Amino acid sequence: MTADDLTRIAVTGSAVRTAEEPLLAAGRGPELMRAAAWALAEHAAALLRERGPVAGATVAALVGPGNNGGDALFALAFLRRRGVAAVAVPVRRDDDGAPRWHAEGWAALQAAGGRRADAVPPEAALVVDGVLGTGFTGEYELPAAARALPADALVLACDVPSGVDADTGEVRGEALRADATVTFGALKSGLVLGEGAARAGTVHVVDIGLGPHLPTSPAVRLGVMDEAAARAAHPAPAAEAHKYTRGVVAVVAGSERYPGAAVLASAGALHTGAGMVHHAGPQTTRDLVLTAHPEALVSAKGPEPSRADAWVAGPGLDTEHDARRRWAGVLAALEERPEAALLADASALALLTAAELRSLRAAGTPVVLTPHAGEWSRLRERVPADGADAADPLAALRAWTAEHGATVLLKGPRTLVVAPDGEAWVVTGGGPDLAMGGTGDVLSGAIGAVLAADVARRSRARRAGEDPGPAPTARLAAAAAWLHAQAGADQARAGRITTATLPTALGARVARLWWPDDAEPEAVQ
Ligand SMILES: NC(=O)C1=CN([C@@H]2O[C@H](COP(=O)(O)OP(=O)(O)OC[C@H]3O[C@@H](n4cnc5c(N)ncnc54)[C@H](OP(=O)(O)O)[C@@H]3O)[C@@H](O)[C@H]2O)[C@@H](O)CC1
Ligand SMILES: Nc1ncnc2c1ncn2[C@@H]1O[C@H](COP(=O)(O)OP(=O)(O)O)[C@@H](O)[C@H]1O
Repeated sequence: MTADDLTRIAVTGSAVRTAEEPLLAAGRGPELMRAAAWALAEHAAALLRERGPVAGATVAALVGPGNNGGDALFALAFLRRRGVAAVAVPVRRDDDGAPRWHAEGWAALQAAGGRRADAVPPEAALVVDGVLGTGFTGEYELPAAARALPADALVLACDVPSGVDADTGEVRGEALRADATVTFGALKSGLVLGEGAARAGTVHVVDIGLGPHLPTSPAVRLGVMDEAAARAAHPAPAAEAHKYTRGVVAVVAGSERYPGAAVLASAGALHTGAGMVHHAGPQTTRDLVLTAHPEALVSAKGPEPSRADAWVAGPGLDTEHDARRRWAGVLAALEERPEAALLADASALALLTAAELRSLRAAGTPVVLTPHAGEWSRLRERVPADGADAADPLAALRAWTAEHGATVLLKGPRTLVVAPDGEAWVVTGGGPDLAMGGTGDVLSGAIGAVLAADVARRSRARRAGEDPGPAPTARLAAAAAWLHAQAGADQARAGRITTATLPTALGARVARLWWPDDAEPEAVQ
């Protein structure tokens, strides 16, 4: 992995431990620990400096029995040499009452003039959580000393907050909430997933030279979507683009009962830069879509199958007879042009069958499903897969997508996207500003537009005699979700908090992605 990758691709704590093995066997453990401790001390000093002088400040560390505690002890020793009052608080003791901790680390701290105490002193400005790192197993019992921290002390976690599973982000027991975490070797997936992400605070990744030893298999890596990755997945249209090269999105959404979904999904596609959006639905939704978006095409059946690059099916479709007919129409259109992509959301997730998934997979159609947590659990009941009931959401997603051949984007505060080959992405950055009815409909249209642009690119490549390879559906969907999350945050910052204005904020984000030097998001109403 490159230094850039280290912050953009998370791997499990277990994978980092495996990567360390050859280095430890070669006797490089102490060197790695020094590098980790030095970086931890640097970040501690930077945090102290935000509040005042480093020299003279008090830093305490909660020190556990393993190497995580060793890192903390060496970091304290470095800080002591910079004039910090360094205090080590052991949290495990042997039967004779002696602290159970890293002997060389303690020796280094003593040599530097640090001391040990039974509790964190009230004057401590910063507390390092160095109890447990990647060696954490079972349940974490918060040490008594961690329960009585000075109210305004900052908490800096060493590698991972103690009690957080570095693989999954699960918190087993009580864990401190860190202001920042300094993590070594690679970004750990437990710091970007689940509750672990909420406990970690700002995460700093420190390169200690593990890059060449880290695993490359998609099955243990987790991409963190960001602007650069989103731009690579959804690049600006070429100068010679025309509406069809930018991608045609067919939107089969909305019903008499839920008419607004057709408008929101169409808006999501239009504002994500689709060349053309064609809504298929009853008269009511056709009228609404046309009134809101005069540039859209509308009809009862949708575009000619040969014309559509992506089908967005399901938002507000209801599940009555008419919905089944419309869903069957989408599948029939895809049979005619299997290289077009399918985005299935909401009602379509309740209609989709295992047999349909098998046919789509056999035909090579790129498929993305976008359930929220409730829809995901219903989908797994109706269309089960071995291992898909795992408690670890990423493991469950990997098991299900591998068996059924569709990419799943699991919506939530941290959206996870997993492809059948195990490629996985996490989308962070959005906030509760998106927790409103209809934002998912906008997302489905946005993903449709990104998929359509990719399908159009791929078709052109094929016509030119090139092999464009398989569609990278997980990163395409994650890119759209990232744009959508950023748009939610952007519009909240600008004082707008309704779903109706989200598509406009999305458009401003896409413009910034495509033309970063020109776009002025503040100017967009
Ligand atoms: N290796 C390297 O090259 C580098 C590693 N680095 C650092 O090492 C860290 C990993 O260190 P590690 O392997 O010593 O494990 P660590 O997280 O300190 O904990 C293990 C100890 O905790 C205990 N324990 C476990 N669960 C428990 C529980 N629930 N409740 C209570 N106790 C529990 C368990 O004791 P046991 O219960 O087995 O007696 C065991 O002794 C890593 O996160 C990074 O900070 C860096 O220096 C860079 C180079
Ligand atoms: N607390 C939250 N933080 C960040 N994003 C959220 C949060 N709650 C919901 N979202 C996002 O809002 C959208 C909601 O989609 P969905 O549940 O399908 O709503 P609807 O069906 O009403 O459109 C998803 O993109 C989801 O990731």
